[in-house]
Amino acid sequence: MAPSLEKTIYIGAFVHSKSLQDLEICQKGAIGVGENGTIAFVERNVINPEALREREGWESAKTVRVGENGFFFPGFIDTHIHASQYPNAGIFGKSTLLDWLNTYTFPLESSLSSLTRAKQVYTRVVSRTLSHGTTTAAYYATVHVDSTNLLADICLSKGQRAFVGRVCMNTLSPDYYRDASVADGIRDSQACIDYIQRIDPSAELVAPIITPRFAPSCSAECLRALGALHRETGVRCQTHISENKPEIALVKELFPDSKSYADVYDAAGLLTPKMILAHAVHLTAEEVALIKARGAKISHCPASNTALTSGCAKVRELIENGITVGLGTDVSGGFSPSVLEMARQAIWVSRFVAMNDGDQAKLSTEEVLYLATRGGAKVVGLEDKVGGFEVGMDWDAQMIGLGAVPESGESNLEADDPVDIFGWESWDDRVAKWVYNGSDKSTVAVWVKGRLVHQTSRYER
Ligand SMILES: O=c1[nH]c(=O)c2nc[nH]c2[nH]1
Ligand SMILES: [Zn+2]
Repeated sequence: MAPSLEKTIYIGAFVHSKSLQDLEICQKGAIGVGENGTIAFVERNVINPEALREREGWESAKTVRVGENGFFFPGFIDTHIHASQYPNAGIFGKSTLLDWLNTYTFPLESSLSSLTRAKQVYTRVVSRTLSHGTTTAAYYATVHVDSTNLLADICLSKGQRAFVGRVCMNTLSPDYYRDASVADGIRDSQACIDYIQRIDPSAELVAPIITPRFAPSCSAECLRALGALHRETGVRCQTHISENKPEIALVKELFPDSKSYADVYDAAGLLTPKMILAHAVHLTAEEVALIKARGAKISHCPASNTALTSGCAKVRELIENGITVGLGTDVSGGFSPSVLEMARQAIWVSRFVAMNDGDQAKLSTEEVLYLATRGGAKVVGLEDKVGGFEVGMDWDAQMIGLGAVPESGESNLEADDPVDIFGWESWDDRVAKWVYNGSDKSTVAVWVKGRLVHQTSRYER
């Protein structure tokens, strides 16, 4: 299935997170990637690449060099994105969650019953996210089995690592867009799980994910049945939690016997280490403790939370309580398919929290880059495979190109590069300039498991 690869040595600077606060910047790096797409060696002070080749017995290996101001960086992990909502990215007006769902979201998702339309949407969202350096995505599709399966096919053929979820929703949803019964929803979810496990039996790239939309659109019986499916299959889960206040009030009304929103999922057997909870904006201290005790993970979706005026998640508090956090674009509650943009947005949201709660709430550039890579990898359970550059991990990486220093002193606007480098910046500052001003134009090439899955015209020029 996977095309065979050439042994390759990636030479030049690389940057990755060692821990939440510690971003390693290695200027004279060399990373050897074998034919299986995994990292065979990582060298940090390479003076003579030829001597390194000889030492490793890699004389015939291909070389890929990063430009003078650029660096290799781990691929981003989008822990929460609705592939089916991509055509609506940027379209939300002044709506908030519950009216946004009815006005914009359900009509679009429902239209993806058409495979022709689903193909159009899913092809574009996978290509687009790859171009932004997203090497792994946890996708929501729709309720439709065939188009959900098509999304998995497209991820596999384009080479993106993905969790693909058929959305379950059996209540409080429009008649034209819902599961007809709990039994139908479980049957269809099982059909998607079976299909996705058949096309990628060892989950090398693509895996299914059980996806109750959120508590208001799933009855207690539906949630319990999905909890049982989770227990029986071991398949990961994803859902939304505590996004905005009217939603939380609705959950209280719909589940009057539950102690909290988190307790609704816990009672159904869904609050486990394999659960990704998106948003978590308004959790109580008891819910934070419960989520921590159960080992469930959180996807922070800053752009969406601002766009739909849901609130500002207290990411510092979540992290300090020992909860694993990653970043999610939440397209199309979020307007952008870029995890780099989410890193920026996470910094902004943390500053709004800091204006009330104090400076300790602020997230640093290093911290958001950790959330975008290592943190995200933990959220989706792939921390041993992706998110950093270690021997034995897969080469899921992006080549970041930053502008050369032009002799004329003018910005080289033709070079399609959003970051102006003057040449005197420290490496920390170059990384910060990328985080604040970079875009998909800075992402020159992208690899997943060693396979080149995206390149721009700046690659190998
Ligand atoms: O951001 C969100 N996007 C959705 O599609 C959704 N559905 C329920 N709750 C949701 N929140
Ligand atoms: Zn969402």
